[in-house]
Amino acid sequence: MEKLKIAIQKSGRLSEKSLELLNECGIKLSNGDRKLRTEAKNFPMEILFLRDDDIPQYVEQGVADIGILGENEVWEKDKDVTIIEKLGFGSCRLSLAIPKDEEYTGLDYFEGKRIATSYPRILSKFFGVKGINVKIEEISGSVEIATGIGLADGIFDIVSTGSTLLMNGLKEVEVLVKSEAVLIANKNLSREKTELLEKLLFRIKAYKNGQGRKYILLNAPNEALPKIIELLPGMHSPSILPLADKGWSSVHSVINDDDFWEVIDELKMVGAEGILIIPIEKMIR
Ligand SMILES: Nc1ncnc2c1ncn2[C@@H]1O[C@H](COP(=O)(O)OP(=O)(O)OP(=O)(O)O)[C@@H](O)[C@H]1O
Ligand SMILES: O=P(O)(O)OC[C@H]1O[C@H](OP(=O)(O)OP(=O)(O)O)[C@H](O)[C@@H]1O
Ligand SMILES: [Mg+2]
Repeated sequence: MEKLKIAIQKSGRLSEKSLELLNECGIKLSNGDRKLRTEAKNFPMEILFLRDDDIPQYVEQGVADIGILGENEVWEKDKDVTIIEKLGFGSCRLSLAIPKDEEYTGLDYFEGKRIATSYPRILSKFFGVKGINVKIEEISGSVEIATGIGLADGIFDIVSTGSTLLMNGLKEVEVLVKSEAVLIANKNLSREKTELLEKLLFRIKAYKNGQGRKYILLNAPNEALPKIIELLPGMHSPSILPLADKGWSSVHSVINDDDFWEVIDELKMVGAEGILIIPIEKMIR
């Protein structure tokens, strides 16, 4: 039987989350801590641990069938691969930053300036479209010190909390793109491998659907039910079960984390009580 070969980052920002995702999909890896290649015990899958920069090329060539990496690297490497699914972790943005005491006058500020980055292709495309001439200094890491050591006038790099910029006396002046971890795939997978990918994708989606949602249970007087059904539409509609205490019901539904506190207040106002919120592990729509 064919095995689906997946490339994930060996060590770095996405390594742990990539392994966690496989684990949440019920895929158990064979032990072998320092190995660069391992197999799954209960799924026809081989796992390759690589530098994230190399993953697009390996997936394009078919050395790996699929891979997990930041969208930013996919854009930068510009290889012929398909982005299959956003994975909901590794969120960051690619931004232009300049020394904090400089006055920023808009994109024209960068005309004739030197910009240090590990993403030269994305950056040159951007300024090419804008018709602004910049000199790109390509460096592979520690980009934020480039202005301090006189290598560049500005930088273009990954920003998440902004603390690295702050620590290096820089300010973010333009956000060019937002990125998160994605699953990519080779464009010519065999039928057998495509079926394995679909199986994996089904599990990934079930896990992602559960993320950011909670199961909610509560008791309410029957006259409050129409309002509660409106507040908690759930996946299809909430389940309503009669309580032994006449005139009362138990309501079960699903709620988004983001709506949670506002809805709770309204539920209490209409008389809900004994509200329980329970994490959801997986959710199949
Ligand atoms: N601070 C951050 N917050 C969130 N996501 C980030 C952050 N920094 C990087 N990422 C995402 O994680 C990916 C990997 O980042 P990391 O810093 O581990 O890369 P790297 O140093 O190039 O690793 P490698 O050794 O594999 O080449 C980035 O391409 C980006 O998509
Ligand atoms: O806005 P922040 O939350 O400070 O995150 C941004 C920093 O995170 C990443 O580096 P990382 O810490 O992964 O180290 P690296 O440069 O060795 O990849 C990125 O290259 C930025 O430097
Ligand atoms: Mg890298």
